[in-house]
Amino acid sequence: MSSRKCPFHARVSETEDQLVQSLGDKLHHCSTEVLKNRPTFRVGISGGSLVQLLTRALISRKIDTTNWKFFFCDERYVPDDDAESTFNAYRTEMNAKLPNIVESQLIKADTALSLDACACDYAARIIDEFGSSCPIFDLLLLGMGPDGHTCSLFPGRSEFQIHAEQLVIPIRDSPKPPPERITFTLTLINNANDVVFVVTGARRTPVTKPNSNDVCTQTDQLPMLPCGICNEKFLNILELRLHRSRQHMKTEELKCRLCGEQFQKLRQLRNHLTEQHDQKSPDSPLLRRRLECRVCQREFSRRDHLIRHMRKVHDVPRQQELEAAAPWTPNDETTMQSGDELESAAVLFNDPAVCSDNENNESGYQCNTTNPISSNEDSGDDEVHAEAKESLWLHIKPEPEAELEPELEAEAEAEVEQVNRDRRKKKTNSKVAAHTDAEEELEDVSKQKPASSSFSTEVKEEPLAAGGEQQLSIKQERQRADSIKVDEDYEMEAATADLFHSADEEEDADEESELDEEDDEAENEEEANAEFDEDNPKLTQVEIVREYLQKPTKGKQRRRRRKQTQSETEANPENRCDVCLRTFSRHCHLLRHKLSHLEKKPHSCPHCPKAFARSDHLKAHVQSLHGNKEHKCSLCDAAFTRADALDRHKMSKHNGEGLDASNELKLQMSEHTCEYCSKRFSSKTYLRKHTLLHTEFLYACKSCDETFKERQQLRSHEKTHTGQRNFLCCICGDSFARNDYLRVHMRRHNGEKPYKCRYCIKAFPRATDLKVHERYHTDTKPNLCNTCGKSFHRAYNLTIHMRTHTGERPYKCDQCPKSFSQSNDLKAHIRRHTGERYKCPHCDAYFLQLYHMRNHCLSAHNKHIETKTGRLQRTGLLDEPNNSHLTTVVMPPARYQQSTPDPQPMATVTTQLPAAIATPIMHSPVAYSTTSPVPVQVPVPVSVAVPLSNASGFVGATTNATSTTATAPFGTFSIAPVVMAHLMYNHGGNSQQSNASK
Ligand SMILES: O=C1O[C@H](COP(=O)(O)O)[C@@H](O)[C@H](O)[C@H]1O
Repeated sequence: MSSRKCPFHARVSETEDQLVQSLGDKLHHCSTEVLKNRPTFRVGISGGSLVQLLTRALISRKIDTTNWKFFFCDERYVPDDDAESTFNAYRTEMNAKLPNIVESQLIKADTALSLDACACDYAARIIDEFGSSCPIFDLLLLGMGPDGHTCSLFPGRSEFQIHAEQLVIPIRDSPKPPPERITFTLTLINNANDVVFVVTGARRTPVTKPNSNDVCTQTDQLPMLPCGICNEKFLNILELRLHRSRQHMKTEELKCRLCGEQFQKLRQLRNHLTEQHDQKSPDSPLLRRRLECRVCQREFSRRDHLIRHMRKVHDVPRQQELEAAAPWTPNDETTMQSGDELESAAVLFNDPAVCSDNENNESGYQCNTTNPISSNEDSGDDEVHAEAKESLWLHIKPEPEAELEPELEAEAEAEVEQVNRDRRKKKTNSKVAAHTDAEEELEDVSKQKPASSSFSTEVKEEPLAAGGEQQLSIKQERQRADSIKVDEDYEMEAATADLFHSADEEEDADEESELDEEDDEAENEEEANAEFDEDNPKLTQVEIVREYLQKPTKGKQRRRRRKQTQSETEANPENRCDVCLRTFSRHCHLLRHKLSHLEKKPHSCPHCPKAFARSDHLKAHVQSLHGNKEHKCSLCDAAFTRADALDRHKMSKHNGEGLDASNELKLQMSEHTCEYCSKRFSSKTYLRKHTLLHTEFLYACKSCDETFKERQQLRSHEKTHTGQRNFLCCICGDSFARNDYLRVHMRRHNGEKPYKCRYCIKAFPRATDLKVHERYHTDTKPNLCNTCGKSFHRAYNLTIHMRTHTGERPYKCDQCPKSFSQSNDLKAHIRRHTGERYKCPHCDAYFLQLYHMRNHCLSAHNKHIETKTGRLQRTGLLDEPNNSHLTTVVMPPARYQQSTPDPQPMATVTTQLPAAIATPIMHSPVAYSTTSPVPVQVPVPVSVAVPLSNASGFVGATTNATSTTATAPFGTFSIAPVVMAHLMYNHGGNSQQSNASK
């Protein structure tokens, strides 16, 4: 659980109804997404004004909460039926308005226990529910008091900073009554997948105004973006776009780029363009379908499409095609020729070579007009604009900094590369065997080149007989080799760029690599054409572009690509990225690569916070993640926008079940099988990442952390997990398969630690221990999850992680129905049954987990608890009775043993544990102060960086919602929370009581 600074997304609603609606949307979206993959949606809820807002949101959005579990982010330490109890407030509200929610869905704290025990017990309940000591909430709904407090964490206080290692802590003297509470810590909050602050009332405005000294005020500088159609304001363009597409899909304004006038309807804009600017209406046949085939009268929006059509359908020779399309002059403002695309690409990529080439290009022209319809930046995802975009956008010459449409972008890159290649020209020296597919391809290509074409080259005219074939094949093979190198480049880029991406990202990555492949294919194709060009050095740039337009279909390219084999093509030092110094074999790849260095990826998804360097990637992302998911998996509930995504899913999640044997993906997967362990992958990228584990890294034993350079070593090692163990330790009786293992084992008894860490003072008895330890210093995580791409330092951690995908909980408690994914959690849980606790050697604090005790010793007493071996799990607690910290104490009976709280055991707790399961709070040298104006110093570093702001830090903001930006009053969050605020509306009371009585 770490922390990092994150901006907040703020959404300020005009009315409380709007706020409720936003909240409902968020809840619906979030829960639906989670429940697609998991059986339970776990949400943490706060009290105060949220009680009613949440109920209203659930009702108004008619959200099915059957599979929800509600946890309380904080609770007042009062009896369950007290009017101040958050649980009680929800119970009352839900009983009356949401009868479908049953009490067992509310995971509540046991306030019948002592305050400390209550906090401890609630943390344990949460751990039990999650089956993990590191619970990750799907969503937390937090409120924020006028003083800036959230949950029961109050600004200017220290406890939540000190107890960063705890999940739930007791609060003793809350400035807001009642004084005693329990609350989630920032550690637990930060671990959530999503956090939403729901803030209402003018009195909260100041606390949502950042303090200039507060480190988490990245949002401070940002002006709020007004919607323009309604009065809602947003902190960033993504939120705004999302809002626009959701709320104003039908009525989004349309803006005339020529005079700036805005319209509500596309029709109005069309009329305006025709009447005011003498422009043809965007959907007028003249503009939209202005290119007509003179043979069959079919209309085209693009000249190259028309040319291709004429060539393919009517077999019109090239020269005639060009003549046919001649009226379509470059001076046409609303259209753009390929040459212009090239120029644009050159400008975009700032490629002097291309720019200068273009200077001499007689057909180069300057189009100063941009799309009269709002740019895609404005209209983004708006369906209303789709038509306009289709008809106009692709043909408008983009301004240098504007984004290129995917198709243009790919083509433009290709053109740039073509010119570059033309400059580089030459150096064919490879000699390879003839390739039937290549021949086929070349045959296609040559067929496409009519005899009269000005682009005909000697190659075209050569008969496709033996000699010619030979020559052609050689060229073709060169092209293949080049493209393979490119694949490698990109795949390695993908692999290194994003080692830890999420499942969704993987999906994107897949798509991206697919897109790359497609682009590569296009480029390969050009290259095939370029082979012809090379024989005709006099080709002009325009001609090159025309050549390019003759590229064969993607299908063929793909087929050909699949047959390609490994190549040794060298990266060209001329194509070196000046930012990261990577070298590319081809210039166009360098250009494309440079996009990845853009600080802000230019193509933002209008539906989610993702941004892409390339617009085609964005397009694919939107299509795959935000489109209609009509391709449903027959084997589970998953659904996808694209059939190929469904296939991939079937392959990865159901091992190809449901796909027929001839399925391309299935075949492809068999192509991506790891030669070391036979695992199959959907893409070469993943296989490559995975293979690193075997090659560059190590052969890892599945049963322990041991790793080997040689497969043979691993094999002989693996036998030790199954074979006989004839070498016995005379001290502890442990047995080993090999004498050298026993020798190493003896170090545990004699304390010898020959393996010293290069980065810190630690030393280890085994080389493996050191190796694993050093991975933490070097951040080497060789254990890769092939389901979601996460990787881990230790093999064991991967094993545990895999259980989050499989839902496996192999550690079952034999005294109750609980089960756990990790043995440690089970052990801690069993201690709840047995009453055993780790006792702090320095004070009377007791802990279920050694880890917690250790943290306590460090934070409360500044003392390290030494382990015997350096291995965290084996600390010799019980095996060394005199030195053991594991103490048996009498605890309240575990809650499974009885359904109602038993007052008697409570008494036992208070009498036997005077400091009542003392958490460090009892022993902290730091005194609590409600008035402390400055952050209280803690004696040791804590894992969550929490810059404290005191309440006064928030003073001075206006109550005007328009000037409001949001920030956390007390710290950094590792997720970017959303602040949903309705600040103009003063909700009034702060207490449950006042809410309940409303
Ligand atoms: O006391 C509390 O207050 C906060 C904020 O409540 P609000 O009424 O100002 O929205 C709340 O989030 C918390 O759960 C509660 O215990």
